[in-house]
This record gives sequence, structure tokens and C-alpha cells, in this order.
Amino acid sequence: MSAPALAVAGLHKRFDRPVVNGIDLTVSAGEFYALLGPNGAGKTTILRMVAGLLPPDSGSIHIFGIDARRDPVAAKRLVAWVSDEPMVYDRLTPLEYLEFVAGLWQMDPAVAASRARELLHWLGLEPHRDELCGGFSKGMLQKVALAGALVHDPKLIILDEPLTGLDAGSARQVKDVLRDKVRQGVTVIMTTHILEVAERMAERIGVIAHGRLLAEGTLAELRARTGRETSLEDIFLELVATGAAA
Ligand SMILES: Nc1ncnc2c1ncn2[C@@H]1O[C@H](COP(=O)(O)OP(=O)(O)OP(=O)(O)O)[C@@H](O)[C@H]1O
Repeated sequence: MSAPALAVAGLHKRFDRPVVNGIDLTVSAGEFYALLGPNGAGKTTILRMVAGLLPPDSGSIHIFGIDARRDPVAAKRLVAWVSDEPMVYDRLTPLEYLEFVAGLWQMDPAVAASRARELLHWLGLEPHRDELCGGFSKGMLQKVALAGALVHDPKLIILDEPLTGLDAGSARQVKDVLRDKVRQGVTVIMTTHILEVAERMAERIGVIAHGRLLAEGTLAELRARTGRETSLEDIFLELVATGAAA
């Protein structure tokens, strides 16, 4: 059997207080996984550790079987990280930005150019490909950042609140790109506060509070835990309330 896209075990991180408290998480290759949790639950901190941007205090992270703490460069080649605060160079056009990112990955220029064109088309950025990013709205910058994260053809895409601030049309484009990627066998892990998105798009859902995984499973499995045919919102609120009381 092939290695899971992500296998996290015993992950801990503290800042001035413990923030991630022994997370175990396995996401299969080709799965769409949503990580939910109230503000400050530790979701971003977990994903930043997985993406190699923050060192854990303890625990292991394997990406497609690669020990990401021991071999971070090999692991990062397989991963895209899309933050909720897009960092794009103001003085570059989207096309130049994608060429720049492709250069960092030492991609073949012809492959990079064709992938960049495809991504700009998918995300509706083609009409703006020669305009400077400095004049773009937050939503447009978010889409440029997503395109930049996908240009090296990652196998695991990690997104922190990718739909926040996007208008309905842009949100649809981003969701379609992610669905297409999953159809192609790519793994997607994302955080969201938009529970309908998790309900509609994710194959499995994990609920985090106080740096702990309270529950995970398909929507049907989470419903079975509560013993009621109810919405993800009800399940989420019940889990977080009982988790907080525990
Ligand atoms: N670099 C840091 N230094 C100190 N504390 C931090 C740092 N990064 C995160 N924290 C704290 O860790 C806790 C978890 O933050 P995190 O951003 O992981 O939560 P989250 O679940 O992503 O929340 P949200 O849904 O609000 O984005 C918060 O209390 C936050 O203030």
C-alpha cells in the first residue's frame, strides 16, 4: 500500500502556552480533508508545521512517506502552502510572478509557461495577466498566490482559509480548481470557517479545539457520533461545546 499523503503523530507546539497538544492525523493520497475549529484552535499552527514553516516542539510529520523534519527540502517539493495572507510581489504581473516562482523550483521554462497559462485561465486571471499585481484586489491577489503555489505541480495542497474575502465567482473558480486537482489524484487539506464548503467538498472532516483533534470522519460518521441526522454546523457546535467542557 502506498504511503499516506500526510501522517502526523504526537505533534506538539507551545508559544507562551501549549497551542498544539498531541495531534495525530492521517490523510490518504487523493483525499479532500477539511480541518475545522474555532478561532485560536491551532489549525494554522498545525498546517504551518506540516508545510515546514514552523518547527514543532515534538512529534513526527511524514509527507508521502518522507520524514519532513529530517528531509524538509524533499518534503516541500511535494507540498503547496496557500496562506490566508497572500504574499505576491506588487511590481510583477501574474505571469511574471508565476515565472519567478517556477524559477525558484528550477522548472523547465517551457513546462512552467504552459502550466502558468493554464492556471491563469482556470482562475479567471487571463485578462489581467499583464497588469501589475500592485493594483489587484485582495481576492485577485489570493488567486495569484494560489496559482503560484500550484505552479510546481504539488501532490499535497494545504490551504488556510482559501475562500475568505473572495466574491462568489472567484470562490467558485477556486473550488473548481481544487475539485479538479482532487480528481487528478492530488490531496487537498484546508481549513475553513465556511461549514457548507466543508460539508459539500470534503471527504473527511477533522474538528480541532484547544490544539486537540476532537473528532474526525466523513459527515455520515460525524453524524453517527451525535446520533442525529443534523447539519455539520450543529455537529461542529456540539463537538466544540462538549470538547471545551471535557
Ligand atoms: N507566532 C506565534 N506566537 C505566539 N502565539 C501564537 C503564534 N502563532 C499562533 N499563536 C497563538 O496560537 C493559538 C492558535 O493560533 P492558530 O492561528 O493556530 O489558530 P487557528 O485555529 O488557525 O485560528 P483562526 O481560526 O482564528 O485562524 C492562538 O492563541 C494564537 O494567538
